[in-house]
Amino acid sequence: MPMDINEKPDTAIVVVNLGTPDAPTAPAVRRYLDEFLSDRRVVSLPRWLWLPLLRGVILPLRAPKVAPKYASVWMEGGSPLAVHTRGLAVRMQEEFDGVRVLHAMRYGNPSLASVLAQLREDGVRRALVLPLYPQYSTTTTAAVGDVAARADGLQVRLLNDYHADAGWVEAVAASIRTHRERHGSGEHLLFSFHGLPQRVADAGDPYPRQCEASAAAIAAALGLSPEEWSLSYQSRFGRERWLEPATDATLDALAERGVRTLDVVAPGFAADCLETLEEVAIMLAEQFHERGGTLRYIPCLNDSPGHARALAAIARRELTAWS
Ligand SMILES: C=CC1=C(C)c2cc3[nH]c(cc4nc(cc5[nH]c(cc1n2)c(C)c5CCC(=O)O)C(CCC(=O)O)=C4C)c(C)c3C=C
Ligand SMILES: [Fe+2]
Ligand SMILES: [Fe+2]
Repeated sequence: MPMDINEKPDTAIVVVNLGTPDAPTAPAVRRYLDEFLSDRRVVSLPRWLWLPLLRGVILPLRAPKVAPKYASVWMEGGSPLAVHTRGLAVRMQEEFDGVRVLHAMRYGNPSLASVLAQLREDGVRRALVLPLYPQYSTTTTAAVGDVAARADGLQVRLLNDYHADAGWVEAVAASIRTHRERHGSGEHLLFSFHGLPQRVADAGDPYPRQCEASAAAIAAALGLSPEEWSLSYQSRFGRERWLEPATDATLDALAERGVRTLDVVAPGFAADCLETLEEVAIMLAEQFHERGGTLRYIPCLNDSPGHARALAAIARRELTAWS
């Protein structure tokens, strides 16, 4: 019989998100972006070319431009991504007795490396690392795996993805249903995922296929017909071609088609952040408004009980398989 995973004080669960600046200021944003965009997993250009470009041109221009955007969504407890990720770990802890649940960030604080080192010092032997990316990408999940693989003296198991997990699909579908009960159903539902360079997808990254599968499963759970929903990719960065269709172009096409009330959900993001709150709920909502429509943004699952339960169920399954 498998041991009750609630009686394993030598085991911990670490939920890991991308990370975010410590403050909505240009220097803090610069420090964060420097660490994030220096990772070969994220930008694979040769270092001799990329690092001087990043530090000499991109960061000096981008940090002061992005800092006010962070300021526009900053919360009392910090950056939204940090607040929601922290809250989620607390909620998940309520689902376990003997197993500790912590949160960490791949870039910025608290760093995954420091959290794993602390666990080892505390006598923990095994850590289940749960990247908060429902869909696997080499640019995100594998970058978490890089740090997990370097943890000495600790057995680490990494969850690759949960893009088609039935409990997670149902949690997202339930949050959309609740939103529609409260605000009425929009005429159309748009699933907006974070984008990726097309080149990365062409090299075999499973991310776009998993985004498509997630959206189709959530739409099926809601009983939507194919004309009632669409999928698009947001948050393009840099000049090369990214996954298409782009969210901004899709909004224009939907407005053109006569859609007046549009619901937008971002099920690639476990927690609301700059890219959902500023880019979608503020900027893209304005763009859609200018085309004569109303965009209603449906929040991420964040620290909701349904999210904590769905992820706890996934973690419990992984821990049982590991025993
Ligand atoms: C080459 C650049 C980028 C790739 C590839 C990329 C993939 C990717 N990102 C997320 C999730 C998030 N990204 C966030 C912010 C963000 N992303 C990039 C660039 C790439 N992302 C930048 C430069 C930024 C910072 C903001 C900006 O300067 O525009 C965030 C939000 C962080 C926050 O602090 O709120 C998340 C979350 C995924 C899932 C993904 C892979 C598909
Ligand atoms: Fe990103
Ligand atoms: Fe962005």
